[in-house]
Amino acid sequence: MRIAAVLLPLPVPEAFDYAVPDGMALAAGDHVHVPLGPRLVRGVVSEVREQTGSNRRLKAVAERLDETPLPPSSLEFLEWAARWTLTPPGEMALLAWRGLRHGAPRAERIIRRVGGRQPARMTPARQAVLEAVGAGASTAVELARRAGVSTGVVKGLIDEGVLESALVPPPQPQQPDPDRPGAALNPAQAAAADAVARRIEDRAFRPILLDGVTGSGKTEVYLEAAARLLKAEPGAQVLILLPEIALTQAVIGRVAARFGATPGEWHSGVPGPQRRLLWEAVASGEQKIVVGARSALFLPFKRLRLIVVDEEHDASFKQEEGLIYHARDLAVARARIEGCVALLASATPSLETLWNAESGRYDWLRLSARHGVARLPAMRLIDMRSDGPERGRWLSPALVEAMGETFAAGEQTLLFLNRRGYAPVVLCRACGQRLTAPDTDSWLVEHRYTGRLVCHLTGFSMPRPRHCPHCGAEDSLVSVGPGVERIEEEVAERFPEARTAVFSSDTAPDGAAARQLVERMARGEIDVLVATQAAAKGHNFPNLTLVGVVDADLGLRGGDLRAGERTFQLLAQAAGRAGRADKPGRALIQTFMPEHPVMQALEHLDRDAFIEAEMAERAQARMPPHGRLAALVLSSENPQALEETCRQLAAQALNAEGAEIYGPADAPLALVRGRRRKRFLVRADRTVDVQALVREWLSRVKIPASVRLNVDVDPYSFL
Ligand SMILES: Nc1ncnc2c1ncn2[C@@H]1O[C@H](COP(=O)(O)OP(=O)(O)OP(=O)(O)O)[C@@H](O)[C@H]1O
Ligand SMILES: [Zn+2]
Repeated sequence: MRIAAVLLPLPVPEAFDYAVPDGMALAAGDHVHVPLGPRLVRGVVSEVREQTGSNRRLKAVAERLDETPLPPSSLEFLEWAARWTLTPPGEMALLAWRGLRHGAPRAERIIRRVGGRQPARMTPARQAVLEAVGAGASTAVELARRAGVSTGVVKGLIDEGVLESALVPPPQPQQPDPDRPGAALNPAQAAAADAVARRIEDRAFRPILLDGVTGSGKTEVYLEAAARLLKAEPGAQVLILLPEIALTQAVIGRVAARFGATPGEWHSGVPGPQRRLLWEAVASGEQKIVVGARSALFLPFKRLRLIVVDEEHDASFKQEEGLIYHARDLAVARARIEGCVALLASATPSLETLWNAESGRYDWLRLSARHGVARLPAMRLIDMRSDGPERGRWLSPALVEAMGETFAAGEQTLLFLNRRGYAPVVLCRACGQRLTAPDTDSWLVEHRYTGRLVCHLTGFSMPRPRHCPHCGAEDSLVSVGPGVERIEEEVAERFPEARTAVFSSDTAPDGAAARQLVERMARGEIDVLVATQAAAKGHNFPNLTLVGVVDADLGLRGGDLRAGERTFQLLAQAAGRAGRADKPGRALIQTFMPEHPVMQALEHLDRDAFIEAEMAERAQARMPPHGRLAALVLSSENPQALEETCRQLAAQALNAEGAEIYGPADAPLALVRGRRRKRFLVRADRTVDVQALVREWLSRVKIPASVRLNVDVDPYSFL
C-alpha cells in the first residue's frame, strides 16, 4: 500500500499520513485535498512511501489538485525552515503555496485601435474616441465615457473596423537581456563582481559578504554578477531580497534599466492574481529575476542560482508576527539546499554576518570608497546639552544654520527621526496620566494629519478626545516629544518657503506611494524630507547634501541586546544618504551622549573599532553571535492558566550543559489586547542545539488551549 505524508496548515508537529487510492498518481510536492474530521482540507504531499502489512486504518487522499507541484528543493527548504524556527511544518508550507490562493488573471477583452485604419468619415466625436483610446480601454462604455461621447460612436468605429475588441492574454514575464551594457565598474567593483561570478560558476553553496561603504556601488556589483550568470546560463534564476517595499521599487527600476526587462515583484502589496502569475512563472523557470520582500524566499524556484540579500543587517528581515523567522538566515539555508551563492550586501553588516566572515565561513569582499568623486559625508556631533534648541523646539541652531545654507544652495536636506506621527506621548496636565491603548501597555501616539491617537502595536485608534479619559478635565491634554509630523511643522515655521514632505509608513503605506515620494525627491520637488527609517536607507538622491539626525539617542534607550549595533547601523545608513553624487555631503547628529561609543564611531567613521568593542562585549556575555538565544512568549486572557503553565514550564526547565533558562518574567509589554504576556529566555553556547533543547523542554509540558505560545528563535525585539 502506498502512503502519502501530507503537510496541513495546522499547529501540529508532523505531516499526517493518508492512504493513496489505487490508480492515483501522487508524488511529493503535489497539492491534495484530504479528509480531516468532517472537512476536506488542502495540503501538500511531503513524501510518498510504500508500506507493507500496515495494520493502521488510514483515511484516503480525496483528490489530487491540478496545480503546479512544489519542487523537491522547496520542500526540503520548508522542512528545514520549520525545524529551525520550531514552526509546525504545515504552517511553514502554507507560505510556499499562498501564492496559489488566487486564480490566475484571465485573458481580458479590450478595445483597441486596428493598426493604420482610418474611418471613412471623421467627426469631432470620432476624433475624441480615437484620441481617448490610447493603449486600449476595457469596454465600449468606458471608452465612450473617457471621450465624452455616446457608446454608439464607439460601436460605429468597431463596425467599420477602425477599432477592434480583442482578447489579450495576461502579460508574460519579460526576459532579461544580459548583454546590455551595465555601468563601467571601477577596479574595486570589477574585482568584487569577478569574485562573485567565479563563486557562482563553482555551482556550489557559498555565502559571500559584500561589505561596502554607503554609495560604493554594491548594487552595481551584484547586477553585474547576475548579468554574467544569465549570460553563461540562460535558464538560471536570481532572487533579490530587500527589507522594505519602498526599496524594492528602487531596485526594480535599476534591474529594469540594466536588463531591459521588468523583474518579477513579490511582496504583500502585489495583487493576488499577479502573485499567482509570478508563482507559476517562477515554478516553470520562465521568470528569471525576482525582486521581493522576505516571503519571496518561499517561491518555488526551478533553478535558483543566486540569492542576494541587500541591506542584510536590516531588522525588517526578521518576521515578527505570525510565523517568526529571519529571512537572512533562511536565505543562507535556501542557498545551501540549492547549492548556490548567497550574497549578503551591506555597508553596516550585522555582527552575526561579520562573525561568519571573520571566521572564514563566508567570503568577505570589501569596497572601501564611494564611486567616482563622491566622498563619505563629513560627520559632526551636536551636543544637545550645551548646543540644543530652545524649549519646545527640536532642531538645534547648528542644524538650522546648515539647513539654511543647504536650502540657499538649492540642495536637499533629509531630517531623520525614527518616530511616526506628531507626538509619541499624550498626557493630561491635570492628572498627569499618559494615554494608553485599551487593555494594552503601549502609549498612544498622536497623529495630527489624521487627528487621531494611534497605538502602533495593535493598530487601535481613536479621535483625540476633548476631555481626559482619566480625570475628565477639559482641554488638558498635551503632546509630548516630537514625531516626524511635528518636525515638519517646525521646518515649515523656520523655512516657510521650503517645500517639505514626510516619509513614513503612514505617508507611504504601499509601493506606489513610496515610489511617488522617491520620485518627487529625486526630481528636486522637495527641499526638506522628514523621514523615519522607511526612507533612510538604500535610496540615491544626487542633490541631497545634508542629513540631520534629530534624536540620535532614541534607539539606545530601552537597552536591548542589539541597541548599540542597531543605532549605529541606522544612523550610518541615514548619514550615508548625503553626498552620493558629485556634491559633498555632511551629516549633523543631535545627541545628549556625544561620548557614547556609537556616537564616537559615527563621528570618526570608525566602524571597525566599534564592531570590535561590541563583539568583545558579546563574547564576554556569551550573547549572539557568540551564543544563541531563543524566547518563549506565553500569553493568555486567563491569568490563572498563564501562571500555571509558566509554573510547569519553570519546573520542567532543563539543566543542559552550556545553556541557561531565564524566567518567567513579565514581558516588557505585559498586557496586549487584554492578554497578559510572560516570557522565558534561553541562552546557549553555540555548541548547544537550542532547537532540540526547546523541543525537548516543551514536550514535557502540556500547553492548554487558553494559552498561546510563540517560540522566537534568535529574538530581535525584546517586547
Ligand atoms: N561604476 C559605476 N558607474 C557609474 N555609477 C555608479 C557606479 N557605481 C556606483 N554608481 C552610482 O553610485 C550610486 C551609489 O551606488 P549603489 O546604490 O549601487 O551603492 P550601494 O553600495 O548599494 O549603496 P547603499 O549601501 O548606500 O545603498 C548610484 O547612483 C550608482 O548608480
Ligand atoms: Zn486627566
